[in-house]
Amino acid sequence: MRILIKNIRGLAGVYDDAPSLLRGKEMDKLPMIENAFLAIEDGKIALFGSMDDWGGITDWRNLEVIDAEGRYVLPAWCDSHTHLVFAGSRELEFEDRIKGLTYEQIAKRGGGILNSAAKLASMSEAELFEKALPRLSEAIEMGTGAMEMKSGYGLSTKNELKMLRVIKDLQKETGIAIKSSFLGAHAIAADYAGKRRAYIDLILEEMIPAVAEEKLADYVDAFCEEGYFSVAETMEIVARGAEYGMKSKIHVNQFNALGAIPELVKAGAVSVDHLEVLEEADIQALNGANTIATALPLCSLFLSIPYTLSRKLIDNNAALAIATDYNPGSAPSSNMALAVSLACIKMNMTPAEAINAATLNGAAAMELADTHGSITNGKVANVLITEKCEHLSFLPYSFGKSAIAGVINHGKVIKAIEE
Ligand SMILES: N=CN[C@@H](CCC(=O)O)C(=O)O
Ligand SMILES: [Zn+2]
Repeated sequence: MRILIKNIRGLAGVYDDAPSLLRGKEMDKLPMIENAFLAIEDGKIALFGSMDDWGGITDWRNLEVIDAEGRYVLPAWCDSHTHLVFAGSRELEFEDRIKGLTYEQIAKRGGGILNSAAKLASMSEAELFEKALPRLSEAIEMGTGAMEMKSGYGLSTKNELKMLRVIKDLQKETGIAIKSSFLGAHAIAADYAGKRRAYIDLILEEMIPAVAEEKLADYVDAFCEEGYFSVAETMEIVARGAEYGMKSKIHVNQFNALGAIPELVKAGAVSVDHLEVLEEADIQALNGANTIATALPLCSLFLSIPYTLSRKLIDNNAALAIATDYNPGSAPSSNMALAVSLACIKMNMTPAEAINAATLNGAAAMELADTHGSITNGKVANVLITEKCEHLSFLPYSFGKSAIAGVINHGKVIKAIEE
């Protein structure tokens, strides 16, 4: 299957040789070719350039031509932090929060992560897969081309492995790039209440070896937070993951700054995620680091907690990504376009910074920047086509109603524009 997109008003995120990530001031540069074309072949980006330099395709057989006059084309979203596999929604907790309870208070009553774990325990692997697949299809239709997914609602060896196997099956079923993270340290399992050290030992001695044995996860994760896992416990998990060949992506600084970020940067974490509460030492540790700071604006919106100080991080030379955090408790949405809008509206990021954070840096936060996140020959043909608009900033400006009119995933038209 071959596709030619012609007459593109602006082709954004173009690189002959894409950087592996963008940091600080680089994030405000979104290379663009005006009046451009893009050719796709066998699911890959084959050629792009200005319509003025158009050499012409000589073989028009099996070629679908899309006229993108007046529209922008950009790389598809790379959503580097989700909990897409879960058993059920938690809208009653949403009501509780409206009535005044906090996320922490709901968790203390057995709601939150433990509520999701109880629901998931009684669900078969097949049922869990059936529930997750439409969520993933919806995300792809909204423009996500690669995604990270976590376990963390299992909290027992059996149920953590069940979640990770579902993630593997979602990858096989859809063919999209999915990276998986083992998040056994999401909460202390209910049957280990009062025995936290025993639960941590279970993670270290049984879960991580079992996950590695089946090659079910790319990364280890932990919820480093008061009432969940301490900095020391988190670093034990990071070290054990490393012994088994898994790098780390860690939930940190959501409600409290415990001081883990400098240690995680030193330990070579791929990303540190959430960061709603930041101290000067955290910002300094991320200055020039390869560890990506991942902001989750949909979670800030949904829980009414602070937004990550992205402006400050970028101005201090950090590499920043944006992801959805799609999960039933704190961000029940896979809408990356909305996350990008919020990055501009609430986090003072420029449209170029927000788009880079959601594409190339999102790919980097999954170690997928060689194949995803930019318009580069040979990369996977995951692209978005906007509605007709005068400036690309119309995309984040048009919040709530996505201005994405067309979606191409692995060279297949998932959503067609109306020409
Ligand atoms: N903060 C920890 N984990 C999830 C929420 C999990 C849940 O509430 O189910 C998050 O990233 O926001
Ligand atoms: Zn999360």
